[in-house]
Amino acid sequence: MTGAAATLARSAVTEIPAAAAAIRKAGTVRFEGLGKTYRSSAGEVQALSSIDLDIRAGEIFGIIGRSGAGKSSLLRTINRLERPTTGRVLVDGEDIALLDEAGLVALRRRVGMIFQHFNLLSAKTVYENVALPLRVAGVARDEITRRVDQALDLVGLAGKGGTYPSRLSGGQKQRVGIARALVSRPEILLCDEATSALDPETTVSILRLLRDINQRLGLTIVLITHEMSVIREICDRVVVLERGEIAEQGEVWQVFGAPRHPATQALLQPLQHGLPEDLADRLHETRRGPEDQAVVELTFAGSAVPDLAQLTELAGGRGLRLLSSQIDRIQGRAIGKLLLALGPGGDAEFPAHLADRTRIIGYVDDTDG
Ligand SMILES: Nc1ncnc2c1ncn2[C@@H]1O[C@H](COP(=O)(O)OP(=O)(O)OP(=O)(O)O)[C@@H](O)[C@H]1O
Repeated sequence: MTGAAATLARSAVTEIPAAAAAIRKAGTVRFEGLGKTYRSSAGEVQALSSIDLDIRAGEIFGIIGRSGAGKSSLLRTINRLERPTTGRVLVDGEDIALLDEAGLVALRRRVGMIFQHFNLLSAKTVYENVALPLRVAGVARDEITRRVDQALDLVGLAGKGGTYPSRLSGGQKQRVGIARALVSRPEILLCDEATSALDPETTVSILRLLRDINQRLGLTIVLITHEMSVIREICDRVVVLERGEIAEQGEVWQVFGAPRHPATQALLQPLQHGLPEDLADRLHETRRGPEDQAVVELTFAGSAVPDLAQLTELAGGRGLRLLSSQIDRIQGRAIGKLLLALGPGGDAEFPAHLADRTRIIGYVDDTDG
């Protein structure tokens, strides 16, 4: 457990038991027949159409898609920063279009948000930035101090209250953004490309913090990103948007294991190595002689388990070589591909339970090149 997580665990246990119990039931979002059309002097843009989607309480839900797919538009309907043109958004079963001003203020306390560029006030200290939502809400001074200290502790920034944002790293600024969002004790946290401005190492630490917060406080997290690696790192379920429509949705392991839509396949491309170049150069389609070795691709889509002992046994005395491997473990499932070369004379007759798909992609006369 990270230091921040340990702090979080302590503060969650000692400070928020009643709230956490209530939160666990709250935090659902439902989109019904949602559409959004922007109208401007340049004409109309249909940003979203026919979105039907349920986000469950306590899950981390990812919205992914290429630039312009409609991710921000969809996310921003959850706290009514955007109003849909058609359809409804229900938060905990309540149609948020019907909220009056007071209801909207209350909604925005229940639905916190963090941003790509953090949106901190540079002339105010970390403490003042985090305290701002509570000051606006008229919370008493002692209570503000207590809750800001608790929130800073929770994100691993205890002792940084007096610092100005310009003295902080990008990762620390995002931690301030998260503390500011959590200080109102929301049941839903919206993350608008929260790690896009951060380096890879800092991205991982912020994603872990979000996962810790989700697990310890039970709050629902909805995030948008254009990077499948972010989805793989922390999401439970994902929806892929393409031109304002749902391309596909499901558990993360399912979407990674068997992406059906070309948009999903394109988004996954950067995470996949193709056939190793030296092998591609020497691969031929048919067996040319008895010494040729079959190159077998085993695909793991979440059902089968790569059992190397069984694979070796089935290859018999012919020998088996591992040429390349790209297996991820996502939500406890094996997802990815193995490339194996069977010894001379062998063909791929592995039973179905050893991989979700097996195919011979060609033959080589020597695996060593
Ligand atoms: N205020 C606006 N006025 C007019 N068109 C808009 C407005 N906001 C978004 N759009 C258009 O709506 C479509 C969806 O935009 P949106 O920002 O929701 O997509 P996105 O997937 O979040 O994109 P990105 O990853 O580039 O931020 C795009 O064609 C965009 O140009």
